[in-house]
Amino acid sequence: MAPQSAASRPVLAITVGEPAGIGPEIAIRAAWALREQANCVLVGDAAFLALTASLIDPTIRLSALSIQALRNGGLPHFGVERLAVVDVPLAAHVVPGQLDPENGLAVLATLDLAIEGCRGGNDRAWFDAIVTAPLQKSTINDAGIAFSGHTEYLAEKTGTPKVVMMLAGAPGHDQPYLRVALATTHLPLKDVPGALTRDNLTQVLDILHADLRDKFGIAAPVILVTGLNPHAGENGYLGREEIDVITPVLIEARSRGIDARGPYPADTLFQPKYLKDADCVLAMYHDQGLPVLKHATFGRGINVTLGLPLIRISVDHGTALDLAAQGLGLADCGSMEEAIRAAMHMVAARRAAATTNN
Ligand SMILES: NC(=O)C1=CN([C@@H]2O[C@H](COP(=O)(O)OP(=O)(O)OC[C@H]3O[C@@H](n4cnc5c(N)ncnc54)[C@H](O)[C@@H]3O)[C@@H](O)[C@H]2O)C=CC1
Ligand SMILES: NCC(=O)COP(=O)(O)O
Repeated sequence: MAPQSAASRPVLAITVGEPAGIGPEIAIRAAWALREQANCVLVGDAAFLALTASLIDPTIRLSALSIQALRNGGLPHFGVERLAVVDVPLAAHVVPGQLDPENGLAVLATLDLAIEGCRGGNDRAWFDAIVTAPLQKSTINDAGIAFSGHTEYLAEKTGTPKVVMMLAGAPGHDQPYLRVALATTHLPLKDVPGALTRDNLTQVLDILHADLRDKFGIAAPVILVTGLNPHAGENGYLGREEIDVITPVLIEARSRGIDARGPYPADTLFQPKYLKDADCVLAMYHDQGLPVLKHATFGRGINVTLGLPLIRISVDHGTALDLAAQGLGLADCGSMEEAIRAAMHMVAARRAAATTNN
């Protein structure tokens, strides 16, 4: 993508995630690499990020401002010589690879600031979109805050009753671009069947259809839906969710013009002959859909939260504490770069739609 003028570059809040993981490193490296295309504003502890940046590449320059300065005066003018950092101080010293619940609240505070910045302060939004580096869900819980993931947290904080998690990526080898959305997100497996109600599944399909059309520009999205049980229930002999819930929801959705097909057995659906004519697969739960996506695209994939009033994109991987413990320079920042590019495209599409509607 060609460099953009300062005025047209989207402004992206990049939350740096778990400080003991690879998030801060991949956020700095990706934001620096793409600084001529997007104004990336890192949201995290400024002193820690400055130290990390100096160890990655001494030519990287950061420019910090406090939350108060941001609230009072907005973002300063951007050049490409420096990355801006909104300083959200950590509570404890960071040891790479070692989780410390004392820093859990500061990690959440970065998300809060990014959400505030997308909704607008000083009569305008500071950020066009949020890109999140991975955080450690257990550490937030260990800090005393019940937390399932960014997806659920962003829904709650924006007052959105229902959101959908979708991961996407390019498998390579001339395979079609793959999108996998989930009917349920971070749930213990034993709770999945109970969460698959007709209402729930209908809402998921509606959000998926609408966002594929409006945010991804797919005029008539084709959605392939998996069953829940082996062999999609084997006509009721291996479970009844396909008969009692999924099939009736798909019939009703099709009557409203949503091209949702299935339910298909999840173990055979992910073949090129099915995927080539599809825009998205809707899987019933996290570990039914994501292993396939990650096997095909790990390191280049993105995670998009659909249904939110703001744009949020993330990487396809976690905190990689094992790598962080070994030092800088080992983490692949390809997924973070893809997430930034995807956010830029979505911001551009939203701007184009706003211009058309005005
Ligand atoms: N969006 C988010 O904030 C996400 C957060 N997580 C969090 O991450 C924690 C750790 O998750 P894991 O299951 O261990 O998965 P993980 O993705 O952190 O690590 C799995 C393996 O992939 C490698 N890996 C991950 N990212 C890499 C990269 N950019 N470059 C090179 N190698 C990479 C790691 O070294 C490890 O061997 C979870 O407990 C969860 O809380 C997980 C997924 C998404
Ligand atoms: N495996 C994907 C994942 O856990 C994403 O979680 P989050 O984006 O909701 O934090």
